[in-house]
Amino acid sequence: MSSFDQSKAYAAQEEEGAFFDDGREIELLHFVYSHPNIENIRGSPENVLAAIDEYGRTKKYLMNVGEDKGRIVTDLIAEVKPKQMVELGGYVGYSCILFGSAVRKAGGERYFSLERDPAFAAVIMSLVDLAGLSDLVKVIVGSSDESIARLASSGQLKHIDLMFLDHYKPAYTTDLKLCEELGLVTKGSVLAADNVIKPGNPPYLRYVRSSVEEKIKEAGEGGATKLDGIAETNVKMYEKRYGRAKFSESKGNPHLKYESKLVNSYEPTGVPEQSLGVAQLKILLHKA
Ligand SMILES: C[S@@+](CC[C@H](N)C(=O)[O-])C[C@H]1O[C@@H](n2cnc3c(N)ncnc32)[C@H](O)[C@@H]1O
Repeated sequence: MSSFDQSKAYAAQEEEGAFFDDGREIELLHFVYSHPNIENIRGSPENVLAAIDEYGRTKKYLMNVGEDKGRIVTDLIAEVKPKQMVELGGYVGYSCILFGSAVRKAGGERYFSLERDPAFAAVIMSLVDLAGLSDLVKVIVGSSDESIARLASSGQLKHIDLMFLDHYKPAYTTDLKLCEELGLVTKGSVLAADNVIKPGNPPYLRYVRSSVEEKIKEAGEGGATKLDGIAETNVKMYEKRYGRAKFSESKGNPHLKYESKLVNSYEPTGVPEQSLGVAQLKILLHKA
C-alpha cells in the first residue's frame, strides 16, 4: 500500500454522533456554489469532487469514501464495465459523482444512488446536476431495502453488475440477501463493501465467506439479523433521526458462492489506524 499524502487529509472526524447531520451538508452546497472557480466546476465531475475535497480539508470532516479508497473502486469499474451500478448510501454525492463518472467512461447506462435521508439526497441531486451527470445517475430516496424492492418490482433495475455498500453496517448482509433473492445479484455480480475491517462488519464477512452448505443450514434456521462484532456506535448511528432500525428478513440465495479479497487503503483523514481506529481501512471486493 502506498503512503498517504498528508497534504490531502480531511479535517479530523469529530466525536461520535457529531460528525454529520449538523448542517454541514447544506453548508457544503453553499461552499461549492459560491466557489470562486464555480464556472470551471460546472459540468466537471473532477472539479466538483475537488471542491468537495476542499471543503473536507479546510472546513469540516465529511464521511466520504475519499480519493484513496475511491481509486480501488474506479479501477474495479474500469475492469467490470458495469451497465448498471448501485450504491447503498450516497451522503453528499462524493462516491456517486466519482463512480458515476467512471461508469460513464466505461460505457455504463445507469448509476443508482440509494440514500435514506431526503436532505442528503437533495444535496446529492444538486451536486450530480452540477457535475453534468443527471442523465446517468438516479438518486432514490428511502431506506435501502424498500428502494431495492421497489426498483426490482417496477422493472427499473433488473441486474446489479457492481454494487458499492457504504450505508449502515447491519444492513450490508440483509440487503445483500434481498438482492440475491430478487435475482439482482447473480453469478458475475461484483460487490465492493467499505469499512468491513475497521470499524468492522463480522456478520457480513462471515456471510460472503461461508460455504453453500453453511448458508443453506443458516437459511433453514431462520437467519435472524446478526449484529455481533459491529460496534454499538455503528448500530445506533442513525437512531436519533430514524429510531430503531428495521431489516429485510430475506434468506438470500445460499447457492451463490463468493470469492473475496481485502484491499488496504486509507480514510480521507489519513490518520494512522492506532490513533483513531478507523484510519487505515480495508475494502472488501468479491465476486459471486
Ligand atoms: C458513509 S455515508 C455514505 C458515503 C458515500 N458513499 C460517499 O462515499 O460519498 C452513509 C450514508 O448512508 C445513508 N444510510 C444509512 N442507512 C441507510 C439505509 N438503510 N438506506 C439508505 N441509506 C442509508 C446515510 O444517511 C448516509 O448518508
